[in-house]
Amino acid sequence: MITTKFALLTSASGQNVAKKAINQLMVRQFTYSSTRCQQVAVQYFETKEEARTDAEWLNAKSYKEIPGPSIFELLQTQFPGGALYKTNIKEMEDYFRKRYGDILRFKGTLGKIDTVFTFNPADFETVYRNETIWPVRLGVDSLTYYRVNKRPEVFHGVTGLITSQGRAWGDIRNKVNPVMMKVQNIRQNLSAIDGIAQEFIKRLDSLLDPRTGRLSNNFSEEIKMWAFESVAFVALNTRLGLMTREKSDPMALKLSDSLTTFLEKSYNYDVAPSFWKYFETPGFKQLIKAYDSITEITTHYIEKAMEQFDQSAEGKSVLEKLYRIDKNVAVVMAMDMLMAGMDTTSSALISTLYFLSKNPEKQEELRKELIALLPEPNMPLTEENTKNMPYLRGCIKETLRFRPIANGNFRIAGRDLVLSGYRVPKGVGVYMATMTLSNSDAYFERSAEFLPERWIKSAKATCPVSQKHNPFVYLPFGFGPRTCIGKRLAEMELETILVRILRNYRVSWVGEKPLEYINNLILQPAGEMSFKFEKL
Ligand code: HEM
Repeated sequence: MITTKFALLTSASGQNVAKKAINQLMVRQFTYSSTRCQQVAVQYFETKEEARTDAEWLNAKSYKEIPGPSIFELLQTQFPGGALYKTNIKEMEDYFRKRYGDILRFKGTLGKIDTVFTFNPADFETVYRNETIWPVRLGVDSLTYYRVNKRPEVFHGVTGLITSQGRAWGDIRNKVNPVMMKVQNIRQNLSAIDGIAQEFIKRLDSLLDPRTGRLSNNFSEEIKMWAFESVAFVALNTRLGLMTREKSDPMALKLSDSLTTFLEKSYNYDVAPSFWKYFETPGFKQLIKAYDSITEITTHYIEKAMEQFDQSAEGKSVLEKLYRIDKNVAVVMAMDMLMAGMDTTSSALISTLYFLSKNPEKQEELRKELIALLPEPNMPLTEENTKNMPYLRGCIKETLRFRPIANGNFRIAGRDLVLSGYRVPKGVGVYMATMTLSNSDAYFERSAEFLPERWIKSAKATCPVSQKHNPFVYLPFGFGPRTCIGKRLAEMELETILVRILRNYRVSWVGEKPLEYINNLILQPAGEMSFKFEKL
C-alpha cells in the first residue's frame, strides 16, 4: 500500500496525488519542525545557557525574517518536473542564492531540522568559534539509523565518528585522536603506502597503450582501487591485493562496490528530502543492504587482522592501537575510515592530475622539484626526502581550493548566534557554502587560475597574487575539534602517489570537454577521463 503511494508520487500521472501528499506532509511538518530544532539542541548540547541579552542579539533581525523558500516551494523543486529534480547541491545552492541572497532559511522537511544556508565567511567564523567542545555535524542519518536500530548487536551503541553526536562523539574522538592525529603513527605507514603507489605505476604501465598513451580501462576505477587499497591498509592492517585485480579477493571488490553504493544512494536519503523516515523505499533497502555488506566484510577482515596482532602492550598498526584502546571503537573506526577515505582521496587525486594536465608549465615546475627529490624515479620515499616538497603541497592545496571534496560544511548552531544580522537560535542547522566563495575573485585573486604559488611562502616575492586570504573561506578538511580525522593520511597518500605518477609520466588532458563532476554527498570527477600518459 505504502509502496504504491510512492510509485504514484514519482510518476507523471501522479502529480496531483503528489501535491496532495505534499500538502498533508506540510501540515505535519509545520508542527514538527517548530519543536524539532529545540529538541535537537537539548539532545546534543548538554549545557544550558542564559538567554542572550547583549546588544548584537537584541539589535539583530528575527529568525523568521531570514528569507527562504516555503516547504511547498522546496518540495516542488525536488519532485519530478521540479527545477531541481535530479540535480545536485551546487545547483541547489545557486538556484536559491539567486532567489533569496547570501543567507537563506530552509524550513525542516520530512524529518529534517531547519537549515540556514550562508555564503558569508564572517558567519562561518561565528559558527565555528561557537561550536562548543562537541560540534554537531549531521549528515548521514541513514547510517545512524542502521547502526542504532538495525545492527545494535554489532555496534553496541558505538555508532562511529561520522554519525555520532554530543558526548558519545566526544568519547570516540578522544580515543581516536591520539592514534589518528599523531603524525608519527600515520607516517610509519609511508613505505607501505609508497609500495602501493609503486604497484599502481606497474599496473598503469601494463594498462597503457604505448602508441596513444591512453588507458584501456576506466581510469577513475583504477584510482579508486589505489585509494581503497591504501586506506584499507591502514584501517584493516591488510593488503587487499587490488593493484593486481585479477588476483584480488572477491570480498574486497564487493566491499568497494558497497562503499560506492553508499556514496551514490546516501545523497538521496540523507541530503535530499526523502520519505524513508516514514517508510522504507526499495532504494533505501538497497542502501541498507550495502551497509550490511560493509559491516560483514569489514568485520571479517578485522577478525583476520586480529590473528596477526603481536603481544606488545602498545600495538603497532593503527588498527591494533585502536583495538587496544577500545575494541568497539576500533571496529567502527575501521568502517568509517573505509567509508570516508576511498572516494575523497581518489577524487582529490584525479582533480590534481587534471589541473596539472591543463597547466603544463606548473607540471614542469613541479617535476623539477620531484627530480631533485628523486634523481632516480625508483628511489624509495623516506621521512627525510619527503620533508621538503613545497610545490607539490601547493598543487594539492590549490586543487582543493578549486574543487574541494564537498561544496560546504555543516554544523548545528551550538549557541544562539547572529548570522548576517539575523538571530539564529541554538539547534538550527547551518550550511556554510565554502566552494562558491573559494572560487570567487572576491576572496581569491585570479580565482579561475591554477596558481600553486599562492600557497608557497618562499614564492612570496615572485608570486603573481596576494597570498593573504580569509582562512574561513578555505577549509578543505573542515575546522575545529570535528575536523577530518583522515587529513594526515590523505595528505600522505596524495603526496606519495603524485610523486610516483609525475616522476614517471608527463600527463596531459586530450579531451575536448573539461573534467566533469557529479556532486552528491561529495564532489566526484565523472564521465570520460581523457588523460594521456607519456613515459618520461
Ligand atoms: C582529500 C581527502 C579528504 C578530504 C578533503 C576530507 C575532508 C573532510 C571534511 C571536510 C570533513 C568534515 C570536517 C568538519 O566537519 O569540520 C571530514 C570528516 C571526516 N573525514 Fe575526511 N577528508 C579526506 C580524506 C579522509 C580519509 C582518507 C579518511 C579516513 C581515514 C577520512 C575520514 C574522515 C572522518 C572519519 C570524518 C568525520 C570526523 C568527525 O566527525 O569527527 N577523511 N573529512
